[in-house]
Amino acid sequence: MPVIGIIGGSGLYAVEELRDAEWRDADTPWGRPSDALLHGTLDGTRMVFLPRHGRGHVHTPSTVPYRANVAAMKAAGVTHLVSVSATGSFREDMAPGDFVIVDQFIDRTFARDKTFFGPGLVAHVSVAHPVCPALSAACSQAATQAGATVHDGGTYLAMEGPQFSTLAESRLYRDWGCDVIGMTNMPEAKLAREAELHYASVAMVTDYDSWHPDHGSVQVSDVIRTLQCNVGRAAAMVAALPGLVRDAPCAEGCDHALNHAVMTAPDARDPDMVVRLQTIAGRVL
Ligand SMILES: CSC[C@H]1O[C@H](OP(=O)(O)O)[C@H](O)[C@@H]1O
Ligand SMILES: Nc1ncnc2[nH]cnc12
Repeated sequence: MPVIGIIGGSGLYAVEELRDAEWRDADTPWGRPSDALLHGTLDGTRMVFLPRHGRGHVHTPSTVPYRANVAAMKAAGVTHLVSVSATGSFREDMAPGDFVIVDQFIDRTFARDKTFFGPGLVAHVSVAHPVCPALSAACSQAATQAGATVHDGGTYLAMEGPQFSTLAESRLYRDWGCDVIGMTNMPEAKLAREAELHYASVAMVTDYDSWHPDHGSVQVSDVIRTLQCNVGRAAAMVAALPGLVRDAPCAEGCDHALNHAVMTAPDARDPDMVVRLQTIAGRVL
């Protein structure tokens, strides 16, 4: 049976639909996650929810403990991890209110820890195709059932923040062919791959960033207004997932991403690192 994890971004701080829901504290070798994890079930499927910025929105995009969040999900038994995020749009046809099922990223973040591995235990996973195609398809179907306008595929520019982009940056990312922009999906997606989780990213468009001549520069108040209109659809999408997510091998091989990834010879491995990495990489250590 799949266990579905949801990381809720700005505007999504709980999932009211969960049955037998219980907030449980968690701790990991990389510290505490953003908040307690909300455990529950939906249609007989176990689900675990984590608000990325914590309840009350206390973490900045740079201080979100991404490693602890992904590790806590893995330790909770999550197999399929869905990220829900607020994003700006670089495309006229990806309008505020629309959902984009992201399939690529450009990582422009620079002040975050990006790997579970390190000195004494080095590994390199592929993120050429950073999302799970099967889980992304399930999210697309779930969002469509929830009544959203859905775009399948899109490139997400991950910026450091917390300030929004300058006009020149916004134009540049548009010229690069990016579709949406946010501050949090990296390194989250990379870490999910290292943790051998199926990962999908659902971007809810909240604004046109700052490039659009007919729209003012993005303001948090605009983002929140659009999110408030969307939160019902996001919840309905999450509620539709148990009927659509299958515990089957995917074309990307997310659940065996670490096969052949570890470089450090067994006799050269730091024993403390081996212990620290049991939950993430124990399968191949
Ligand atoms: C509230 S606007 C900026 C804020 O919203 C997005 O958060 P998330 O990705 O967690 O939904 C964006 O990345 C920024 O953190
Ligand atoms: N324009 C934007 N830039 C970065 N993160 C965002 N989150 C929502 N809108 C955003």
